[in-house]
Amino acid sequence: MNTSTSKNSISPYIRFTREEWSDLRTITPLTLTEEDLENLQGINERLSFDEVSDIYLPLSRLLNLYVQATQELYNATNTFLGKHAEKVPYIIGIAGSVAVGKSTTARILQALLSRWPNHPKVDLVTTDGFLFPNAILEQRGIMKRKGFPESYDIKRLIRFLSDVKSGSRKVMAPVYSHLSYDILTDQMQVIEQPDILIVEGLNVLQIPKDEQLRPAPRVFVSDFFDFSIYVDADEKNISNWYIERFKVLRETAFKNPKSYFHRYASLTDEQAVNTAKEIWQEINAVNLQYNILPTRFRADLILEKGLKHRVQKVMLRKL
Ligand SMILES: Nc1ncnc2c1ncn2[C@@H]1O[C@H](COP(=O)(O)OP(=O)(O)OP(=O)(O)O)[C@@H](O)[C@H]1O
Ligand SMILES: CC(C)(CO)[C@@H](O)C(=O)NCCC(=O)O
Repeated sequence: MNTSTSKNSISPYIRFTREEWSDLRTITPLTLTEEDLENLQGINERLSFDEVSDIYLPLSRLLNLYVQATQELYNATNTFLGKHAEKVPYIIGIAGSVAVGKSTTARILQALLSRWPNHPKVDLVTTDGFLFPNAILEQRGIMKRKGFPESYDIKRLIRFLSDVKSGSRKVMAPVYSHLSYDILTDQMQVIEQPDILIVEGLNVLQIPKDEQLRPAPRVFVSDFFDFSIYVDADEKNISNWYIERFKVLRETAFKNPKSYFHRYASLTDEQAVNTAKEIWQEINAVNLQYNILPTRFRADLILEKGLKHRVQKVMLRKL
């Protein structure tokens, strides 16, 4: 294959430039129409046709082949065992910093993957729902550590994934509201045997920190993934995206009197930028450096974004 592999043969990854990766779309059977793009722009209006067809369409084809191969392997086991087992969802994990675009990537893939006939039902959960409720975070004095490993109920997330992978017909996931900045006590997301489940969150490739100290056998979130993706970008770009998003939220969601951050709605442009910068520096940049970035090379695929969220490089783990 004419990719950059030869330059870096000891890397566990095959590296593709944007051009090398996008060339692969010519062997992708599905194409996109303007109408498909319009629908995808419901996810993000700044999403360009080129970005979807050059990057996400080939990625959906790769995943389609992987899902198909896993489904065949699963059928082979059942034939051998002479039984008809429950359908087990293929699970894809998506990791990366706050504001790097994990949920946008997840929603684009959800839309594209659901167009393939052998896996039409694609569900999406975010690990936000597995944050401890504010009452617990307050009690533990970690309200300013939202997104850090200690802010998540990892046992609950592992139980959820284990139930999904055991073929349970109905599995409930808790729901987080960015409006109230807390877990919703009166809502649950129901997962009913999708063909694919995408699990998106900054912590999905993390292993407990004390693992080196107590190497007892443990189960990690990523043990349940059939495939994982890390969305990567320079910190400078991510912090700009965070600040930009904060400015948009000030004009939209924060205006709602029910918003936990309603007080930010009245900030001037300059104050909003300064507030977003402070939150970024104190919380999200620290989390990125210490807890998220170190998980990057556990991913099966790394999407490296440049300015304006344009993917510049793709790295695919060699099998
Ligand atoms: N492919 C893209 N093209 C253009 N803009 C994008 C793209 N992906 C994300 N964005 C923008 O970047 C910002 C962050 O995206 P998103 O909310 O998807 O990030 P996230 O990683 O899920 O964040 P969080 O961890 O805070 O939930 C948003 O303002 C979004 O509109
Ligand atoms: C809920 C998380 C942790 C992850 O999505 C994040 O959006 C968050 O709220 N972080 C805390 C700091 C901040 O408000 O950006």
